[in-house]
Amino acid sequence: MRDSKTKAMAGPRPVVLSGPSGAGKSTLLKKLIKEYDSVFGFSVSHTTRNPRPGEENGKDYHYVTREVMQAGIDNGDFIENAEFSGNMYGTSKAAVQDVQAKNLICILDIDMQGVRNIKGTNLNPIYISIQPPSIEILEKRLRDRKTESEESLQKRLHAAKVEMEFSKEPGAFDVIIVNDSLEDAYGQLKNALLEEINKVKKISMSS
Ligand SMILES: Nc1nc2c(ncn2[C@@H]2O[C@H](COP(=O)(O)OP(=O)(O)O)[C@@H](O)[C@H]2O)c(=O)[nH]1
Ligand SMILES: Nc1ncnc2c1ncn2[C@@H]1O[C@H](COP(=O)(O)OP(=O)(O)O)[C@@H](O)[C@H]1O
Repeated sequence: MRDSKTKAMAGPRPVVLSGPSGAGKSTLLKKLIKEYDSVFGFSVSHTTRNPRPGEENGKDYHYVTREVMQAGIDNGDFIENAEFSGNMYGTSKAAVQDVQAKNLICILDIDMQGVRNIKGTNLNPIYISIQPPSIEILEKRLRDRKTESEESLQKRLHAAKVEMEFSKEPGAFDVIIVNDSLEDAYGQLKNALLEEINKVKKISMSS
């Protein structure tokens, strides 16, 4: 009784999107933020990888050197950080606070190490896994995206197999979405977040 009351009164929870590189996380979250720009905000991570054509510093990532990133980690500026495919990635405390200061639901796009580490914090997000229909389709999508060298692609495919296994661990995720048809996957994502979307709408109507 008490638990359900606390749950009903709780504010909107952050959202974690995770899953293999190429599964469609950025495509889905960009669609979501576009449709609900007064509800969701993106947690801009730091990374040591190079920007891809079309990516913007401060919007897609904060692009930094290893030295700068490590100094920030040592300074306690990060909630979590991980090494992925030869580069460092991390969520700074400021990235999440910037979104929450605007009263938006914070969406994090992080790998499985990030998921594990966030579970040890008090962020209490909804964990959503985005999965490809198959490893073959994932490879085709990653190749068609034309952002990776052959070496980087192979590293991502290797990591993808591990990420796909992790998603099967009981309790790893609250929701698993297979991104076959984009429209179906987006519908499932919206459905999973309906309760949180309604909470934000209620709060903004009452203020
Ligand atoms: N742990 C962690 N992982 C991150 C962070 N930002 C991005 N990632 C993950 O790093 C991986 C690589 O991201 P990226 O280089 O943008 O490649 P993409 O996933 O192929 O578009 C993905 O699994 C992301 O979810 C972060 O701040 N922390
Ligand atoms: N349902 C889908 N069907 C076909 N292609 C897709 C689908 N979802 C995403 N894509 C494409 O697959 C590639 C990988 O998607 P992306 O959003 O970059 O993945 P992630 O952020 O998980 O690495 C992109 O080129 C994207 O346009």
